[in-house]
Amino acid sequence: MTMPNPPALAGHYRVRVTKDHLVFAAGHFITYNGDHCERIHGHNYRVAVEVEGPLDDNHYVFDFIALLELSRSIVAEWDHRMLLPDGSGLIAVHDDPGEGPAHVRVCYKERRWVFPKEECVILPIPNTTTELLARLFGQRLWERMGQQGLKPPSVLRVEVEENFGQMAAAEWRNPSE
Ligand SMILES: Nc1nc2c(c(=O)[nH]1)N=C([C@H](O)[C@H](O)COP(=O)(O)OP(=O)(O)OP(=O)(O)O)CN2
Repeated sequence: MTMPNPPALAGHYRVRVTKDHLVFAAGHFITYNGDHCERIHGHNYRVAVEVEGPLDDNHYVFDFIALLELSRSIVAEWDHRMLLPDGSGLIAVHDDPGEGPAHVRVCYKERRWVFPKEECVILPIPNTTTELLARLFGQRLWERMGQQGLKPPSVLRVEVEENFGQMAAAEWRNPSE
């Protein structure tokens, strides 16, 4: 009797990229448990990206090189930057009225920080948790795949490791499949 192919071999594959250059060193602080706010600190965040789907004409799920280049473009925007949330109800991020538009003033209750704007990225998320960084990274990756005319995968998964042994992942399934 001939056995049918096991489902994983029938047409669904997975590739994963995580390289030494998929790392961004960035400063941040988060709010938690309502009215707590961390002290400013930084991490060497490490990113891994996984894509699942059928094989294309090259017998790829997705070209490693294209996936690395797109991921690297996002890492480069966040590397050596202060990550600030735009959308927190607790942390306010504004142009600094004293220093002018080249600086941002960040306020949490009575605490104040002023940063050169060029050294910050103001992200459309309510808190710079690892989960939300992974989600935003994946959203940007998905958009950039579309901008480059690349076929959207069946599944995209982004993992962001904040520290050894501490990571968060966000995952999307292609709604048109
Ligand atoms: N699920 C999540 N939990 C926590 C997050 C998060 O993003 N998602 N973030 C934090 C803090 O940002 C904090 O940076 C993590 O704290 P800590 O582990 O202390 O980080 P360190 O880099 O200082 O690591 P050490 O082990 O203390 O050296 C908290 N929770």
